[in-house]
Amino acid sequence: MGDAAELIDPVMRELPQWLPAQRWFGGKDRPITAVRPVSTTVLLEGDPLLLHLVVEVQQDDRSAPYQLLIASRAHLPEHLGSNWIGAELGMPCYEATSDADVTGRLLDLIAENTRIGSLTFAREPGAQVRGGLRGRPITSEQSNTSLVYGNQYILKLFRKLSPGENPDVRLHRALQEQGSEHVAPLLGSITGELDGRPATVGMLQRFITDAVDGWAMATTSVRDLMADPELPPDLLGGDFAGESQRLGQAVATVHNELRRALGEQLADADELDRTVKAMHDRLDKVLAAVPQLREQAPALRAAFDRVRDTEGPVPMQFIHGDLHLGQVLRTVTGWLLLDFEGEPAAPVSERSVLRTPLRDVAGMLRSFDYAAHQMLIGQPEDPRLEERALEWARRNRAAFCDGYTKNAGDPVGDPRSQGFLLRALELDKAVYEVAYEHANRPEWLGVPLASIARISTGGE
Ligand SMILES: Nc1ncnc2c1ncn2[C@@H]1O[C@H](COP(=O)(O)OP(=O)(O)O)[C@@H](O)[C@H]1O
Ligand SMILES: O=P(O)(O)O[C@H]1O[C@H](CO)[C@@H](O[C@H]2O[C@H](CO)[C@@H](O)[C@H](O)[C@H]2O)[C@H](O)[C@H]1O
Repeated sequence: MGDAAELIDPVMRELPQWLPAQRWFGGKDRPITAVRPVSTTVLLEGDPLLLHLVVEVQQDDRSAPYQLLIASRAHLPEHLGSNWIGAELGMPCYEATSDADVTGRLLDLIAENTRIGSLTFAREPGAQVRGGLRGRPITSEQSNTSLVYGNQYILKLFRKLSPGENPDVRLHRALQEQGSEHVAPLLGSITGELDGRPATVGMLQRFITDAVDGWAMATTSVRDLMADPELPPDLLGGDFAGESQRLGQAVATVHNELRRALGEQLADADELDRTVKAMHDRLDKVLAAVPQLREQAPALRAAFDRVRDTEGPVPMQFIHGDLHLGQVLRTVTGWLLLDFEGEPAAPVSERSVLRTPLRDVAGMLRSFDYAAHQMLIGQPEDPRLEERALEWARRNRAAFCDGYTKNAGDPVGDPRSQGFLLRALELDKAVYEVAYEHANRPEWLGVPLASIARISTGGE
């Protein structure tokens, strides 16, 4: 039988080679110099043995904690072979999130409202959670790992951890208390400990069936438009503008609810200065990694500096922080927003401050631009299709802003009325995307680079 204590050291030795191959591992750009155990909790004893591990991953002078589920079995079924980490104690040792024979344990523990070692498994007050279901990971690529239980529940295991309550749980809870119709019900959470403080490691929500994500819907609409280049967009069967408008309304409503739940304050000149400085700092970092951006740097800096000319009050509040079409689901009743964790690469301290809601608007506007242009990647240049892409983006961006304006409370109003700020936020997001694509999908780098060239020369 495997013994947890004897497994730890050999697993630590394997992880520096294994971690960089995982989609959710955020430090692929630097070599791992050491992996140390922070906490080990035995969730199942015997065969299979199931361990919850928090490890500290050291890279140069930086380190970050990550969450892992590790299991060991006498005989590893073939379908788990790709999760292989090593063979310790004569038993195969593997990453366990794909093993439906063991993942049910996490849901059972939440349903039981219990504590094991430093891990607290809790149902939200009043929530009904039924155990006894097997959990399978969703297949879409993502920053964390989510397990779906019998099409009823979805449990997100946060991979990179931070001390404190994760903003995803905090904002979902606040929105639920407001009776929001635009988030999936929060049902439970798992909390561990980091640096002597509670730290969220998991979040359980109702799984929404029959939903389609915004990216899939938008790109289908773009494909329809490209397939019939002569037809005006409003006559197209797959026109997305009505959905874009409803999505704008949903985002504005969520912003209103977050303001009501968690408050707001108006930005003063110092705050705007800090925003501008953060934009320049991000650009400096990205320029160091992606030289292709150099030509655009002066125009970007000029656009950032114009934020100081913003007229009128700029309200600051809790926001989504990384809003794009892949973070919204169209259900039979309307739009839901997912994943309030903010940009995965940013420290939680940065993601947990009040920010202008226009940042989310800018994120979604960028996403319309992505949806329109992603089909042209790797294709020979075709000015007619390029014009079609611009036309689609223009139409849907306008519809989204119209919808947002319709539901936005005072003093936010029409996002387009804060033109300098909105443009700078879009460019700042595009700079982030340049870094993201450079690190994750180099073949897509041209999408944000082309947008920056377009926006900073006065286009959309
Ligand atoms: N409550 C839910 N119901 C149905 N699908 C969901 C739900 N929550 C998330 N998903 C699906 O899981 C994917 C990843 O979720 P997300 O919270 O964005 O994870 P990550 O933080 O890893 O990016 C989403 O794109 C969506 O397809
Ligand atoms: O969903 P995540 O929290 O993991 O967000 C990261 O990955 C996104 C891509 O999956 C990335 O989004 C960028 O690409 C999208 C199309 O795939 C596009 O709709 C977005 O507008 C664009 O930013 C996101 O930036 C990143 O944080």
